[in-house]
Amino acid sequence: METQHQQPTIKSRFRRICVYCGSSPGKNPSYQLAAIQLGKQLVERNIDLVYGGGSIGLMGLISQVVYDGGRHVLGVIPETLNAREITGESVGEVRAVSGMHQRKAEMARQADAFIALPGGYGTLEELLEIITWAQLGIHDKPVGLLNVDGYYNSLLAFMDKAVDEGFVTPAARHIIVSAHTAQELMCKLEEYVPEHCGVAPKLSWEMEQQLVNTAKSDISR
Ligand SMILES: C/C(=C\CNc1ncnc2c1ncn2[C@@H]1O[C@H](COP(=O)(O)O)[C@@H](O)[C@H]1O)CO
Repeated sequence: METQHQQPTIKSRFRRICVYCGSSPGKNPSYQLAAIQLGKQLVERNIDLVYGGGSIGLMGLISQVVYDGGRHVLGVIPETLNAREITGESVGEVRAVSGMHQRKAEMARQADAFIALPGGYGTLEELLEIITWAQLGIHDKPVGLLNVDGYYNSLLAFMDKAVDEGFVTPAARHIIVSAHTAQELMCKLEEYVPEHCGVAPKLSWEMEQQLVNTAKSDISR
């Protein structure tokens, strides 16, 4: 008789996590393994995924693992990238938005926490923006960095230098939680308590959205 091995569910404070990660797989197989392990962590903890959509690179790997594990997967993708030839076919639900700013706002609105896996400019930009929004007090959701094989050592060193040089407060440095494995990172995020006090704590997502819309109409004028 075949025995079914079901992963025990771990109770989590998060319902849905936003993952930023490379649209490429990266050269080191550890990056792909980390995307798979993070996907399994989400499944084990009954957490849904929101991500940038598509099936390419680490994005495709993690979304497939979470989807196969029976969790909801939401891909938020700008209309301009929503072509199978560009991003491949997405699993789960796909939400098309009008642009990159709307995508980031929607991904952030949908998530209870954020995690960056290794990636390039897109991942970095998304990560730094969500840290900045936390610093401003637009949200107080945990932000994690999966520092696979030391990929982000130089970024973390830069952040420490920014504190030493007086550009980032120690409390704001505390916003970013890092770990070398998916399991360790998830445990740290579950326990995370914000230390910073945003300069604009009354800013809500709706106001943020208004700011984005105003900026967009300014640019198109
Ligand atoms: C133009 C390129 C790829 C297009 N495909 C993408 N599809 C979906 N989401 C994307 C894509 N490129 C960037 N993103 C977003 O940024 C992050 C990944 O960017 P990176 O530069 O690969 O780190 C990811 O989290 C997405 O939200 C060729 O790049």
